[in-house]
Amino acid sequence: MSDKHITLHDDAPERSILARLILPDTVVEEDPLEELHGLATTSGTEVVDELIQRRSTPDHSTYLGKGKVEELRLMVERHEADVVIFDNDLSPAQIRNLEKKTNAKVIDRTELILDIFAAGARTHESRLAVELAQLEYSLPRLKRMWTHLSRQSMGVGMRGPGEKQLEVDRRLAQKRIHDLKTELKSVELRRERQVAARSDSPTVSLVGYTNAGKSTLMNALTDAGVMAQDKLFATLDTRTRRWHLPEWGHVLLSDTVGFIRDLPHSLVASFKSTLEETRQAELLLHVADASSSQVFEQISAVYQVLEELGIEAKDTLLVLNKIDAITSPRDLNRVLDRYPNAIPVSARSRSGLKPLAQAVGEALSREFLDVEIGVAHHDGKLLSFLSATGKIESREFGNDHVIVRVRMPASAMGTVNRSALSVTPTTLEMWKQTASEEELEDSSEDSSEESVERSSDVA
Ligand SMILES: Nc1nc2c(ncn2[C@@H]2O[C@H](COP(=O)(O)OP(=O)(O)OP(=O)(O)O)[C@@H](O)[C@H]2O)c(=O)[nH]1
Ligand SMILES: [Mg+2]
Repeated sequence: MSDKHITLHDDAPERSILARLILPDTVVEEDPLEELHGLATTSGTEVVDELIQRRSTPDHSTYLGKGKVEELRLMVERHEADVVIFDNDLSPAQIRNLEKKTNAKVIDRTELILDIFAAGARTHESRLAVELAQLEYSLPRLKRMWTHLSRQSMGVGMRGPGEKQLEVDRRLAQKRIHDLKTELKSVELRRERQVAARSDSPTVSLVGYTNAGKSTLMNALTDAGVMAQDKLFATLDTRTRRWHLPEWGHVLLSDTVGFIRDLPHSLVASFKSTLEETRQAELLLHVADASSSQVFEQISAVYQVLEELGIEAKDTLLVLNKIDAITSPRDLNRVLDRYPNAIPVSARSRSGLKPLAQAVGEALSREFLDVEIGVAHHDGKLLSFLSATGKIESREFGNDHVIVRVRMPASAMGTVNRSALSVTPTTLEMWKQTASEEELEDSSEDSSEESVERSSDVA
């Protein structure tokens, strides 16, 4: 993107001023710039001051009102600030005007988030996704700059050189967007097949607001050793580990990128393949930071992104994390009143993990059936359907039939019922006998040995 981007991890961090325009009907947090502060710090800048304005509408040309712009200019001067970061999304013209008036570089919320993603993307797949989102963000800006310049041109034959260059840039950007989309599409199809091929264990996917503690919970449940940090968007790729659920068996648990309010749409779309596990998961564990004053807003922001991904209808368990950090029981009850089925845990102090495992097992039991199926010897079609869709535990051969003990997704039972000789449900007791009665903490240790490492850079 353009050279006005924040230089990350430079020796001397850039000095930034945070700004936010609060419009009427906005639910305002206790500290309206807290989240932006976290984002700015994650991006590597040093926040030196903050400015807030309440206004009924944004100013057309400078976003903030005239007086506030002047206040901002003085602030920039006083602190020798390099950049002003807005919590809002601004138009390219507003950014340009503000840059001129404040003598600082100006970036908006979307651009900041894109920057953080760009700096954190480690795998081929996430790099492609971020580059696409960045280009899609800047293309209309190039276009508008171009329109703006052409209006200024003096008539036929007076096309400025800048205009020509922008035209070239725009074409190059469009071509690159096209290539990136093609490449991402093929990554997406490959991942779709890969994830679908792992039908032997169901997938449970951790989702949630950024910094809610998804990676910490993944580590606590599976000893996965994934990076967890007090930093927004610490995770940008998907990791999957085997998780042994007492009384149920193995499932695959995947940890993925966190969400945030007003997540740029282009980012959500381009991270589709990274979120493949989530899209194909049998169950979502929605991890929320119950100690945050913004817990309700964050929960609904996550549902909004899930909706954007078209997976809001998936079976979901709400996990209220960080209960160790809640000082008054009243605060937890406030959340439990609204979400009575939520499961309180602390990933850090590893409490509440057993009831969580139990709830996951119960939820999965509703989705899967343990059955004994009688299959005619000659019915190779049904046999291969069973091994492709279910998890076969044993086969017993009779004279002209096979009895297959299998765990099947409930949704596949229609096909089974149509062609099997017999179908007998076996109870979950059978699994209880084979599964260990150990403590979850103990079982998570041995699961680490057989953990499956599947980050999204499998390419
Ligand atoms: N007090 C407390 N802090 C926790 C708990 N779980 C996680 N944290 C802290 O919260 C911060 C974020 O944790 P992560 O596990 O990285 O959160 P995440 O949801 O994976 O975040 P992203 O990958 O950035 O979306 C870290 O500093 C953790 O130590 C908890 O149960 N209690
Ligand atoms: Mg994480």
